[in-house]
Amino acid sequence: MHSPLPYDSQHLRQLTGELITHVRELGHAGWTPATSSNFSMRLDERHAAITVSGRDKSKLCESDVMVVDFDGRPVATELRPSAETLLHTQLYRRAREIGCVLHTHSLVQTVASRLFAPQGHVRFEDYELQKAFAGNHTHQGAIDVPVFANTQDMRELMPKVETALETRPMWGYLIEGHGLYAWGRDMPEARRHLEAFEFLLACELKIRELKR
Ligand SMILES: CSCCC(=O)C(=O)COP(=O)(O)O
Ligand SMILES: [Zn+2]
Repeated sequence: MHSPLPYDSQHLRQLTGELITHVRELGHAGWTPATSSNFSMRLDERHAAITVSGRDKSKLCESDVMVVDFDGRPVATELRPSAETLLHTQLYRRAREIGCVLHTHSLVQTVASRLFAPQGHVRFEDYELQKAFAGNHTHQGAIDVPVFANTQDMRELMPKVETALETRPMWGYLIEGHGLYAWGRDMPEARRHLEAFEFLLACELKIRELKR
């Protein structure tokens, strides 16, 4: 006899479908090169659906999505979750309203993470597109996106993310030479934030290029 699953498998199927659609689109846009990137959605108050480690995200299918608890442990599966699972579960554990976390490695994100690492942040100032971030209702003002040093030890990165989250409302951060984390209350909002980060980072890179 199998013990019953500790989550709603119907809900998991629904989230998996949503992940497949969006992740494949991001893969086809070239934002997930060489099996990079990882993606998750909140399943309930203790579990998240997350991509299996090492899979080709542009060809994501049902068997590439698994369940973890908020300590990052696989639930009812032998599959290995994303190497960066703890960066996802940290956000779900911290804020009930976070429903989706998207991590990508686009060229723009990776170049920007290198260029702005010495300052420790990228500043977006007076862009109309700042209104794409939840809670922002005007182009006026500055939004600082943190850039953290890369590491293979997520437990080293987590306290830095935690500190940044305590100081300001935040919808994403960069990791140096690595990529971008963005999140939202649901998939459409996380996707909007991800696209806004991509566009604004591209603007900042372009401005620097034109000034040279
Ligand atoms: C080949 S990409 C290196 C790992 C990484 O940064 C990433 O986003 C993908 O890791 P995962 O374990 O989630 O496949
Ligand atoms: Zn990564």
